Amino acid sequence: MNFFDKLNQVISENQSLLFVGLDPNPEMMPTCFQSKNIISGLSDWLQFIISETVDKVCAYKPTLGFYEVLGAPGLELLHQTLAAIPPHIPIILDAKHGDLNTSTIFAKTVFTEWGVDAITLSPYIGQEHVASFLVYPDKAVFILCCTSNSNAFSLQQYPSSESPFYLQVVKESKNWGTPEQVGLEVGTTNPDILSRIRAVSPERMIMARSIWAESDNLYKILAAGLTANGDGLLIPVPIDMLTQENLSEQIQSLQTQINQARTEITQNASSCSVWFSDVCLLEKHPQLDLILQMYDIGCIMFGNYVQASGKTFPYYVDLRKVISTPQLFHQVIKAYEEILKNLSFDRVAGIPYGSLPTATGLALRLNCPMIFPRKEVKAHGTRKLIEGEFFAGETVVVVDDILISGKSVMEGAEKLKSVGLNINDIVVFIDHEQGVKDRLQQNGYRGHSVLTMSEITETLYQAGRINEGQFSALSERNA
Ligand SMILES: O=c1ccn([C@@H]2O[C@H](COP(=O)(O)O)[C@@H](O)[C@H]2O)c(=O)[nH]1
Repeated sequence: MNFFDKLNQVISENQSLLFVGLDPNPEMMPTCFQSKNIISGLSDWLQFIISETVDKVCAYKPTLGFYEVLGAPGLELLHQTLAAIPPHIPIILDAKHGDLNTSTIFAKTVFTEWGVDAITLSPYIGQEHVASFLVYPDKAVFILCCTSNSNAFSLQQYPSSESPFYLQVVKESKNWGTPEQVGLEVGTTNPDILSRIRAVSPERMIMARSIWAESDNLYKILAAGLTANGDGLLIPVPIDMLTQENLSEQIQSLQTQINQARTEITQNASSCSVWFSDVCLLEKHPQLDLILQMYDIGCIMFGNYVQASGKTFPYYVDLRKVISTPQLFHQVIKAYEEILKNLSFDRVAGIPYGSLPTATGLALRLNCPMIFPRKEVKAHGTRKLIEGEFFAGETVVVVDDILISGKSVMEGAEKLKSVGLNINDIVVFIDHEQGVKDRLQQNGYRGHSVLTMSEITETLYQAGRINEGQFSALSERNA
């Protein structure tokens, strides 16, 4: 079960969006837990917090720094604390990790040895840093997008309040992983900031922080940060509450207050546009993540686009954008690979220019030699039609991005055939349908595709990414 499934299960079982910070901060330790041995006092306090809250919260969030400063006994205390958390409740380790050199070993330690479910990360190192943590399929990360610290204003609001840097962090981090992998950490007392973040990331889990500095803000924070379904937002239990003897009752009352507000907010929400974040009315498509990410990075554009055939379509699919998002590019290559591994061939060829990166990625993953037919033959130099080494009589699998009429890919295949190579299989990412695979078949090729245009259209519509007009535009090709 992935982190967000685990989290959503506890949210629904405990009917709670609350999470608790498990921080052994000696300055906050209630007097009743103080003893000669500071570690045992802190330990008793943390155990008390867990036992009082276990059926009222959806996650625990230990802050690594508070344990580290206690030295070796502090790390021992962390292990004790982690062990005391029931396994069905997700643990988010608040580490704000931000160092590329230690990311691989740190991810391995926290996820496989310490057994935490998610971690907070600093965004500054970028996608490569985050990728070290996302190689663990059931784990997740929360990217620090915004903090409430007034000193951070000049950075976070840079260069202007219309287009602040914190929103850029949100937009960028959406490209680093799926909503099942990457959530957002947002520290703010300002509901406007939260609603701007929610507007650009309607599908992401937001872990709110520092919301309690201003009183009477809770309703506004919930209204700004909840998804249209009344979820997608984690609320911290106020630190002061954790020092109270009647902790359990106080949390219960806060939980009731939040749930009442959630009901009210979702009932008042416009019924015109409902965001189906992870909800699919039809069966969930196995490539759901891939389709949504492809859409989110702008691979599907609406407008009037003239095709190679001269026809005008009300949209254009630009798969070349994928190469600029390594995490997605990797998934795309893996999807092609699933098809190629069942085929028989000596070399892989990509159709220029769009499919050269794909063919390169596949050649490296499959350890298979690559060649490609030139788009135009140079009037100077070697004047080669085919680049790379090959031997007549070999079989080549051809990869391309999208099949519309099949003209481009068949032209490429013909060039390869003209030098004595055999082409049986053509593999594309998207089949535009309208009988194009039959056309390939009539010309002696077997066509394979990762996705069809209908699957993409249906999935985007079901997930709430496109509206009815856009759904019709994408379906128009069938008319
Ligand atoms: O939405 C689109 C449409 C076309 N392309 C590019 O065209 C060829 C496929 O067109 P054929 O008619 O099958 O020759 C494809 O290789 C793309 O380069 C596109 O990217 N997006």
